[in-house]
Amino acid sequence: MAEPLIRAEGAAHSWDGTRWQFRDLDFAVAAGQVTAVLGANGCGKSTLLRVATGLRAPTRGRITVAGTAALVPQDFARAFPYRVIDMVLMGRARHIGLLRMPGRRDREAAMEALAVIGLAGKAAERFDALSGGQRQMVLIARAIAAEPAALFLDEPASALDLGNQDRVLRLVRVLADRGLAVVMTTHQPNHALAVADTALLMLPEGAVFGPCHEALTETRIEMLYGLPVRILDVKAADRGFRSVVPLYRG
Ligand SMILES: Nc1ncnc2c1ncn2[C@@H]1O[C@H](COP(=O)(O)OP(=O)(O)OP(=O)(O)O)[C@@H](O)[C@H]1O
Repeated sequence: MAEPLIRAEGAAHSWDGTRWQFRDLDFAVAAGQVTAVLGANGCGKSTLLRVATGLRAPTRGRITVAGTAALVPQDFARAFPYRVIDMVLMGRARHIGLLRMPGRRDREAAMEALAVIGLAGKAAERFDALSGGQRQMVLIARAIAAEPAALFLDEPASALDLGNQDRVLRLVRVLADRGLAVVMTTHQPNHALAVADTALLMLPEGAVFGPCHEALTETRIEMLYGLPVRILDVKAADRGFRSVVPLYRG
């Protein structure tokens, strides 16, 4: 593997000193790679992203990022009465500097980021007039505009319809192919299988990290969510798809 941009070494975090969200965590993500983080509600995925992006200190060990990290948080798609372009320009803060106005390069970078997500035509519109899915995409554009080395996405497709889920997943792949190291949390094993090179499974008895198609087994997915699943290989449109089918009991 190429030299990792993101590296976790013995990382551990506890909010209250009694319960660990993660412990003895080791993983690495190189430029051009996507890692999917999966685990039950409340297991510590968002906490992991906060530690990886420096918003929280690890309780033990460390997570290092070689370069700048950008985070697209899970619950930030709230409506602000700003124009879309101004939301994206916020991603340029590190480049603009304190109390300075955005320059031409900042505006170009913001417009390029909007073009990547296919919303350049919405630049002058109000952020709070967009749909939830469009707002999610704009927040991804804001992170792209920061020109980070590593991008952390917290459930980027959770509020999206199937078509927009696919758009976000393809965007994640495009960004990795441009050389970013990408970490995304997801509750959808199929999203991990569609786009991730590696998977980090936050199992109750400890994390498992490895190549996505090897890490995601029926047994481990059942251990993650307490629900049996079957993994099927489907051939369609001249290619193969691996798909996780939950055996819902409802
Ligand atoms: N600011 C905080 N202070 C104290 N405890 C917190 C804080 N944020 C999260 N926690 C706790 O840490 C644990 C992990 O939360 P976290 O949000 O990281 O889980 P998650 O895996 O992202 O969950 P979900 O899949 O539901 O989004 C939970 O028990 C939560 O209550």
